[in-house]
Amino acid sequence: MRVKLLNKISLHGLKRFDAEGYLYGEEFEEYDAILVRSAKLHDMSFSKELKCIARAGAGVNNIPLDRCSEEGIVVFNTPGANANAVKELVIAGLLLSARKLVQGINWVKSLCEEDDVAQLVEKGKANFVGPEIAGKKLGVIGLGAIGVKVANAAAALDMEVYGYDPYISVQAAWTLKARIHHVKNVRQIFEECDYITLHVPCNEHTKGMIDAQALSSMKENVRLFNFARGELVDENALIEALQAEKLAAYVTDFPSKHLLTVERVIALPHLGASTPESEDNCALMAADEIIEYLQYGNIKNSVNMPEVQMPQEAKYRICIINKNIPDMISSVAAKLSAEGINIENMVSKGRGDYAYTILETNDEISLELLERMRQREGIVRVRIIVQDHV
Ligand SMILES: NC(=O)c1ccc[n+]([C@@H]2O[C@H](COP(=O)([O-])OP(=O)(O)OC[C@H]3O[C@@H](n4cnc5c(N)ncnc54)[C@H](O)[C@@H]3O)[C@@H](O)[C@H]2O)c1
Ligand SMILES: O=C(O)CC[C@@H](O)C(=O)O
Repeated sequence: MRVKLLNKISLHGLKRFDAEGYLYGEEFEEYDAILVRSAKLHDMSFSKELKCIARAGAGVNNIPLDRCSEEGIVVFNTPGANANAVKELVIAGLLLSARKLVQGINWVKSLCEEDDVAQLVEKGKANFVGPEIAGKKLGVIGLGAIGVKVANAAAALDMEVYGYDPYISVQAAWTLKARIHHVKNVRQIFEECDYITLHVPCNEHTKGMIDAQALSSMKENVRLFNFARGELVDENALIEALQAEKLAAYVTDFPSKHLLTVERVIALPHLGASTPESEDNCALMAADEIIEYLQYGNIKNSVNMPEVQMPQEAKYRICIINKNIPDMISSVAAKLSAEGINIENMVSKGRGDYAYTILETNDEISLELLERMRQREGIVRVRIIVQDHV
């Protein structure tokens, strides 16, 4: 199996691919899997053999999910694997923006030609006074893997934290500290919070969610943090709000040419997940997802297909991606039984427009039969996995 790498991936994860079964590298023209971080795949034409894409990270807006589903390509991400790294950077961002650290550091550097630095520092430090974060209101929009950690850490630093997430998972809700206020309308965060941080995925519903209206409903001197995706914020409206001194700071991991010259912008080079720990975690999880799918057909942490896992207990495993419509399973089962093939085990799950089915048998399956299955309308992909040792 060939795994094409599109970004720098931690060796820790790559070591999971044993040399007997896998080759990995950047150069392949034909490949079975892609392992990617932030590289954009929307304009990439895929190898015919491509079966899955693993995003070593959380955001999948760099991957054409609809096209992948239509072509029967399973897309994975690595939920939570880099959440702690991002949380720590957001906390750094809160402190950077409140205490004017960047401006202070730059000013001190500018004194390098002076002899009386200690005296100048004492005289000039009044220009860099900034508030403490304790007791201030922080609004966290999106309470997933990162948002929950940020909310809890900020509460531990004595901030008063408000959280908004209409789709919060049970797991996230359990993890959230009891003292985080639950907000039902995001406007409450805009109207009441001194610090606002975004932790939602970038999709058609969230793009531009911080627009002119949202910005105008915010209090004066709000500090806004965007460690999620640049497109969540309407850049023109943001620049206007910064120039009008409505916002005290915009701290972002997603700089653009226009933002770089705007005052009160603190821009980082997409460093959220750039820690050795997070890079190892993401690469390990992504590599395991690819291996589990290519070798066993099991799907874990997919963003476009259902979760389906079953231990292999028969020699042949047929893995089918099909449209989530009536008569799919019955027609496959009929084709198998017409050839005298007995199904030993089976699992099938739907998710949105697609479904995934694993069927197991110990009876020999001909290539013609697999081809006939592929021809059936609604069947997107059929793959057979043979385990001789079962
Ligand atoms: N800066 C970085 O390096 C970096 C690293 C990791 C993730 N990210 C970005 O952060 C995002 C969040 O990451 P995560 O790991 O917490 O993901 P996650 O999937 O665990 O959490 C996202 C949360 O957002 C919520 N949500 C979705 N739409 C919402 C809406 N309209 N309003 C409020 N909440 C909404 C979901 O219910 C979910 O709980 C990623 O999608 C990615 O774009 C950036
Ligand atoms: O891979 C990275 O460095 C960034 C990942 C991050 O943007 C994510 O969405 O997980």
